[in-house]
Amino acid sequence: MWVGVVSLFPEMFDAITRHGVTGRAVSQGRVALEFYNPRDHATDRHRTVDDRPYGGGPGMLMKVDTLRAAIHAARDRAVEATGQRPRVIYLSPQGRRLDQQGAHELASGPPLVVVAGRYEGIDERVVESDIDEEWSVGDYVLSGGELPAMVLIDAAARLVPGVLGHQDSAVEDSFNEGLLDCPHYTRPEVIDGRRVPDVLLSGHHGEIRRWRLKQSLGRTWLRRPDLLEGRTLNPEQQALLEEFIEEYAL
Ligand SMILES: NC[C@H]1CCC[C@@H](CNc2ccc(C(N)=O)cn2)C1
Repeated sequence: MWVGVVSLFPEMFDAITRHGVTGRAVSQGRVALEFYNPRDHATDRHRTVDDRPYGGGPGMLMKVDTLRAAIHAARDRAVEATGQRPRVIYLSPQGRRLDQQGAHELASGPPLVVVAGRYEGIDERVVESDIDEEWSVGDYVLSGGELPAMVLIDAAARLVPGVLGHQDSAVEDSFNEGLLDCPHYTRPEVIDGRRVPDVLLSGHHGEIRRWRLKQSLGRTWLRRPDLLEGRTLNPEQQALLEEFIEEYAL
């Protein structure tokens, strides 16, 4: 997966390029992250990257010429590096809500150029001419688009084949496709008198798989019933959910 990042604060992205699963994906070359800083395209003595809004009002906008130069540099490099035209994404609360399905789409699609806004945003004409899609990580406003950009990149990068170490954790995810995760346990067997569920100590892998599926279905039913709307469960899933509900109602 190739991602060009347009940001005034590229050093923030150390959080995903130098640590953990995403850090390994980058070092192994499974995910390529390249940075394009509008400030590098400033020609004035003060290296200006912001500009005043027409119509007045508080705050500044990102300066058009330096922003567009960075976006175009990233876009041209994407074509050079992958032979494909990139999807240019702008993070904003006005965008398409990111979810796991969206992450799969981004991971399996063309290269990405991700634009992180600062100040009060960007000129609408730049949105119209240079941005293909706006995406949002949730209904809240942050001081910049960098953290949302890292969330989007992380969510997609971990889905790139080979990035998640042992395949079963990816299978685990696909297994829970669209369901909440089941509870997890590790040593010690007892914590403050609370034991690990016996089935997980039994070694019966079929039983364990069913228990985990039942817990995922039950948790989804309890905490996010909306995720079950309009979803047809297979006979095994239906039976396990009914079992969970019966036990829950006791
Ligand atoms: N008008 C505020 C707006 C101006 C332009 C820059 C953004 C950066 N902040 C963001 C970006 C995205 C999200 C999100 N939900 O994905 C939240 N916050 C803030």
